[in-house]
Amino acid sequence: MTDRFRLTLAQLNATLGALDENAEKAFAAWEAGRAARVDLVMLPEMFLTGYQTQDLVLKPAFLRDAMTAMTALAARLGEGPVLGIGGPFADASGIYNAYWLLAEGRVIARRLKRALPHEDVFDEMRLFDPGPLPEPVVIGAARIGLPVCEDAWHPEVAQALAAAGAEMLFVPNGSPYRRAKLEALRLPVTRARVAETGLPLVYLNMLGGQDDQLFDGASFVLDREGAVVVQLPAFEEAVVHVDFEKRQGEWQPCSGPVVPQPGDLEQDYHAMVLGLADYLGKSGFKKAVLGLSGGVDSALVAAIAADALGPENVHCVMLPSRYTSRASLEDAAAAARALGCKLDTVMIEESRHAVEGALAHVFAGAAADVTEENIQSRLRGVMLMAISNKFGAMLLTTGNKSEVAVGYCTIYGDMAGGYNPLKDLYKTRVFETCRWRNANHRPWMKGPAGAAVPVAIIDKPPSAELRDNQKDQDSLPPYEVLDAILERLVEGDQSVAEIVAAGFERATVKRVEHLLYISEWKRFQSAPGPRLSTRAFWLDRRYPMVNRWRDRS
Ligand SMILES: Nc1ncnc2c1ncn2[C@@H]1O[C@H](COP(=O)(O)OP(=O)(O)OC[C@H]2O[C@@H]([n+]3cccc(C(=O)O)c3)[C@H](O)[C@@H]2O)[C@@H](O)[C@H]1O
Ligand SMILES: Nc1ncnc2c1ncn2[C@@H]1O[C@H](COP(=O)(O)OP(=O)(O)OP(=O)(O)O)[C@@H](O)[C@H]1O
Ligand SMILES: NC(=O)CC[C@H](N)C(=O)O
Repeated sequence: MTDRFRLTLAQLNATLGALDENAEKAFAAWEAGRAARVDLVMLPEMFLTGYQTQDLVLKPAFLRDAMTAMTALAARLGEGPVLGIGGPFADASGIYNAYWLLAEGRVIARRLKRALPHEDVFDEMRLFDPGPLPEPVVIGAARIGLPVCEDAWHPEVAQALAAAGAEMLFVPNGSPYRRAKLEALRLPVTRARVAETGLPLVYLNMLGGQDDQLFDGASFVLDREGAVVVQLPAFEEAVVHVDFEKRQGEWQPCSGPVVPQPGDLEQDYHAMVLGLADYLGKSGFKKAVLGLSGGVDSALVAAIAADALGPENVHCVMLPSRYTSRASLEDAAAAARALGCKLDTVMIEESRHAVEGALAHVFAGAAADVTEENIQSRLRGVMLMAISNKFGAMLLTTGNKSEVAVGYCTIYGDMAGGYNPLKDLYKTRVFETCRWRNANHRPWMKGPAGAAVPVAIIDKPPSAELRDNQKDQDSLPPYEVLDAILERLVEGDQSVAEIVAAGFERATVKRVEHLLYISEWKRFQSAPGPRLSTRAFWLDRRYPMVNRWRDRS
């Protein structure tokens, strides 16, 4: 019997619902594995359908199509390696998140996910039935255990597989990105399985953006001591062959490429770029349009869009009003120039007069207030959506997490747009991210190297410029204070008393808490954006819109 085993890790980007395209990618990976004479080619969890399918798996026609596509894929496989690929399976007993093993024209085995995640972005208990405790599968010279993603996050399945004679654990995953997840969660969790079972472990993750979620890849192989001997890149596709040798009766993975992982700022930036590229690309858009105000948020969104789509596909529009400063006009021009994006100017003064004139008899006697500010914002939304309609470019909206948290944005105004790259990035991180992008350039960025966000834009105080001399800080606490309080309230779930005890002014904490709760409805109507943090607005944090409770601590 041979003492070698060869595995192909196919860390590839699937598109949800594109069954034929995904099958084609899987087949190409299988061909690459066959050429490299491997024993098994692995694709991630639910690769055939894309992930997460949500309620689509409850639709019988979709399930039928997915299972038909799976057997069709099996039928294409001639002599060569086994192909492991995730996809749904349904029979009279239920609907399962399954891992399929295909070889020589047929389905040779299936393993059904047992541990169904039901926290943060996951609702799998609502969608799938739990599988039975699995048996290992014999492939080539090895007995392999195949825990499916969450199965490996708890001891039960891995221990049962080890007890049943598994010699290695190969884990297909659909593990969504959040900042520093590899070091903070994936490595400790999988090392615990290695320690409990004494088996080497392969962690293969999905790649790509799906709605708000990003699958970052970053797949790895752990030896029996829990050391990383192979590490694939984050946010990039990779097909890598890994060798295993049997020594003194035990399988050990051989060392392979260990790609250094990016720091937090780069991870988030790459997540925002891939998130935008995939949300637009997979929805059929090649171009984006955005309002470029000369402020830092829209300048960063323009840089992300240029890096994702290429500067030639990003249309920036300056929409000045009488409150727009000369500096803003210059800064917007400099930002577009730095990226090489087209910049148009569309005046909103005349339309503003027209709208205010039309409303004058209705508003007679009422003092000017935020209403007039919001009209400007909404007129920009009208103009930008017209440009979107005319040229088929998706409008990007630019509110950062601090603004989205406290509702510092105009509904149907600057909130108009199909995708918001900054939705989960606090304002203080917006500044840091601009500085990081200005100092770093990577091959995956389609925009130019150098100061993508002009320094003058990063250094000036933020202003919505909806009235004379307006500054964000007139309405909000300084962003350092606001973000620190928000992070404690949102990510930390801290009480008001705990935040006050940490040194923040009680009145400010109560105000931020109030703004956070009264803006829930605005977030419900807001564009999606990439999930970066441990508590993104949408599925990680599901709060009621009507809610009179306030923390009295
Ligand atoms: N619970 C609820 N459920 C459903 N709808 C609700 C609601 N509460 C209020 N509303 C509705 O929402 C309206 C108030 O919301 P909205 O119209 O957005 O207006 P509002 O939130 O009052 O004002 C927008 C704020 O965003 C600021 N801002 C900051 C940065 C940029 C921009 C910009 O526009 O560029 C704006 C602006 O200075 C102002 O302070 C109410 O008139 C009411 O119709
Ligand atoms: N004069 C303008 N021209 C074009 N777009 C604008 C203009 N003013 C606002 N916008 C759009 O509305 C968004 C909200 O902008 P605003 O300046 O009011 O707040 P902000 O959060 O400080 O954003 P920024 O930092 O981009 O200015 C901007 O990011 C931009 O997309
Ligand atoms: N797809 C899953 O089962 C997810 C498992 C795990 N909670 C993760 O985020 O990686």
